[in-house]
Amino acid sequence: MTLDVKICGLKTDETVAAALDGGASHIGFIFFEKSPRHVEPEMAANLRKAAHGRAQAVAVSVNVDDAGLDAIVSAVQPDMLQLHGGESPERVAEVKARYGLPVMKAFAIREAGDLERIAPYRGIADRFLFDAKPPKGSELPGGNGVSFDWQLLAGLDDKVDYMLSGGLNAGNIGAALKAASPRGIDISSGVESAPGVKDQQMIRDFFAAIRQALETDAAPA
Ligand SMILES: O=C(O)c1ccccc1NCC(=O)[C@H](O)[C@H](O)COP(=O)(O)O
Repeated sequence: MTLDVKICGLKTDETVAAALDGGASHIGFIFFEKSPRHVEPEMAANLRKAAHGRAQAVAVSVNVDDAGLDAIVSAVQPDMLQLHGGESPERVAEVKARYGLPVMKAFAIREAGDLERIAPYRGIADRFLFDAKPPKGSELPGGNGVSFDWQLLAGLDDKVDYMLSGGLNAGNIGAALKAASPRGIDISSGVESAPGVKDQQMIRDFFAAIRQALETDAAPA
C-alpha cells in the first residue's frame, strides 16, 4: 500500500496486532488525560513493542512541556511526535531539536483560510495532519469523529506532505481519497465500537475499504 495509514488511539495488544496485520504504517498513542484513548507512557511502551520494524509509533500530545515530553519519549521511544495543540513554529523546532525525531503538526480545518496557518511551519514540521475543528463543547482537540470539507485540500501545493484525518471510516474513505490526495490517512473513532474502544473487525474493514478504493482508482476507465 503506497498510502500511509495511521491507526490512532490504540490501547490493547489485540488492536495493535489488527492494525499491524492490516498494513498500518503508523500506530498512534494518545497522551491527553481527558481523552478516552489516553495511555500512560509505560503502557504505550509495551504496546509499541510489536511495531518495531513494522510500523512507526507516533506519540500524540497537546501543548506538553519538556518534562512531559521527556517522560513520554524516554519510556515509549516513539518514531515520531504528533503535536496536536497550539504549538508555535518555534516550539515545533525546539521539540525536533531536543529529541531528534520527526514532528507531525496537526491543524484543525473548517475553511480555506485555516490552511494558510501552515505557512510558518513549512520547512520546520516534517509532516502535517489536517483534522476537523472540534465540535462545540468537545474537550478533545482530536478524536471527535467529525469530518471537514475535503475539497478544501484539492488545490493545496502538492509538495505539502500531509495526513488526512477527521471522521474517516470504511464508508467514506473512498470519497475522501477521490476528493483529496493525501500521502497518508489517519483514523480513530471510525474503528471504534464506543469512545476509546477499538474494534478489530472495524480495523480490518477499514483496510479492506482502503484497498478497494485504491484498486478502483488504479483500474483503467
Ligand atoms: O483521539 C483523541 O482522543 C485525541 C485527543 C487529543 C488530541 C488528539 C487526539 N487524537 C488525534 C488523532 O490523530 C486522531 O486520530 C484524529 O484526531 C482523528 O480522529 P477521528 O476523527 O476520531 O478519526
